[in-house]
Amino acid sequence: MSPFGPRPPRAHASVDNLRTHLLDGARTAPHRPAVIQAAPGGGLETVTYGELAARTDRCADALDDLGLDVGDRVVIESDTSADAVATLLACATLGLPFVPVSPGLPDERLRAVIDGAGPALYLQAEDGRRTGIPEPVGTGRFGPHGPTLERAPAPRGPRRRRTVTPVDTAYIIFTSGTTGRPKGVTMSHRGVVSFLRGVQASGFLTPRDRVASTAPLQFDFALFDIGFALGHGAALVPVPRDRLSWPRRFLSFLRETGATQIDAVPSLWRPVLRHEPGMLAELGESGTVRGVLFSGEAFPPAELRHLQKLLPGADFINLYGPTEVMAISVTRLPNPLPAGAERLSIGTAVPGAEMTLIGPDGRIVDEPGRIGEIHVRSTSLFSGYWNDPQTTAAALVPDPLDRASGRLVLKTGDLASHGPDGDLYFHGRADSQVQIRGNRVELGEVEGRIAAFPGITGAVAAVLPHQDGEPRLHVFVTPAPGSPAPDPKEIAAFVRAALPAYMVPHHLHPVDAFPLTPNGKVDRAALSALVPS
Ligand SMILES: Nc1ncnc2c1ncn2[C@@H]1O[C@H](COS(=O)(=O)NC(=O)C[C@H](N)c2ccccc2)[C@@H](O)[C@H]1O
Repeated sequence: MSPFGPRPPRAHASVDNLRTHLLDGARTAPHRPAVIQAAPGGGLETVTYGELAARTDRCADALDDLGLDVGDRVVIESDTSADAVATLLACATLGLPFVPVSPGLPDERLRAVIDGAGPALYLQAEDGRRTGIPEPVGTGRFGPHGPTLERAPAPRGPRRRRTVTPVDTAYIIFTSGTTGRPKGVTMSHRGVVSFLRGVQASGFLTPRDRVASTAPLQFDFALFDIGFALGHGAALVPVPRDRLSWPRRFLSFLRETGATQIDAVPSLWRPVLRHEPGMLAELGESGTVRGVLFSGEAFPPAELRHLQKLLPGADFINLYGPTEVMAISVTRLPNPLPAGAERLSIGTAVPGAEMTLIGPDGRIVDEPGRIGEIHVRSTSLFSGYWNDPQTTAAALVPDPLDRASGRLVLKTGDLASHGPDGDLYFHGRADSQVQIRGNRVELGEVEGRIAAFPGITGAVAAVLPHQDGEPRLHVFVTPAPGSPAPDPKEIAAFVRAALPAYMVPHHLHPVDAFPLTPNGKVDRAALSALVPS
């Protein structure tokens, strides 16, 4: 008996709970590899499903002994690892919402997350270096033997909840809200499990797969990778951060671990394509890579074609969706992409969800080619932004096609159109639509055209202010190594041959690499700093 009264019963196996859903493999095949990771002393180590379940329960018992109650938040600071997975599944077991943050997060951002989430406990990996966690938050570290407490959490008082239900919060992802104050995307067990179940319907993985995960744990892409791999009884292969920063080291890690599936944001491939196409081709020839899954931003078609050429045997899967529903669609793209395709399909929603295009007049947009804003009906809708009902009400709106029902849908802020095949095609964010001399410019179209220019491996466009008040179209390009600096006049002629004159960039900036956000996407807000003064 715990000193805090009777332990609340854990989630019943018949109801949606992230731990129950992901450790099913431990019941059916405990000896199979769940996590294959870099070992502290070098080399690789494998943690089986049986071992992962044992570590999860050891951690859950220790957390339970602290008297934490359903709903008490736990910040987990770590890279993806078997122990991080065991710790977040232990939280799921007890109904403790986990708040994942990555070790690279600056102190003041972590402070803002802690102010926002009001956690009972902060845990970091045993080799973590963070200090200065403010009182009254409890602190500790976790390792293969469970958590070790450094500072006890503030006294919790009598337990208020007796069980964990599917509508309880599984995790809170703090995204850098545009206003600078981080928004806490609050996701229930039912939400995350229903999306993972929807993806499983596509049957992309088998238990023999090994899923290389490259996203930081604070990004729900990493949580997806954990759910994607474990939900199929496959193995998760977390790629260490110091392997990600060098293309050769990244590719050799993929080969050493026998990764069969590589999950990454499109921008992660840019330096690999630019600096190590030969080594990538060797990996392709080895035949071990069966799939490349990408998400988070549009994959520029020219770069995707280059990757497909080097990994001819692989499936290319475009996973689309905002963190507010975890994601929505998983679409296998043709390999190779049809010539001339300038826009990638984001397909149709997974079972259990539906994407509908709504026009500015609030009516459905369903004729091919017409652009509308994606609205989502889904069981994976988030519960709301943590402690922010106003921002929540702007995102979770009454279903414009069924107002009387009281049902809410997610207004994504993303634009799309129906292709002739019925699939949806992504047209960018509503708030990133730009006007040049009164004409609506889709930056992706300009970027796609310029990235197809010989000797250019990547292009990012931005409309930036100009002292005469008339904003100008800038384009930043990464030239292929060894190729001459592109001639702005040739680029302009190349663009003019395919696009309207107002889409011809005023300024061309060759750069070594594009600025990236902490989650690895192109950081468009940071581009203006690259313009030579
Ligand atoms: N495949 C895409 N093509 C093109 N634009 C995209 C795409 N996937 C997102 N996006 C964009 O990114 C926005 C979502 O950004 S986010 O909220 O930070 N979340 C993510 O990017 C991660 C995403 N929730 C997720 C969850 C689980 C697995 C993988 C990825 C979307 O609204 C889109 O604008």
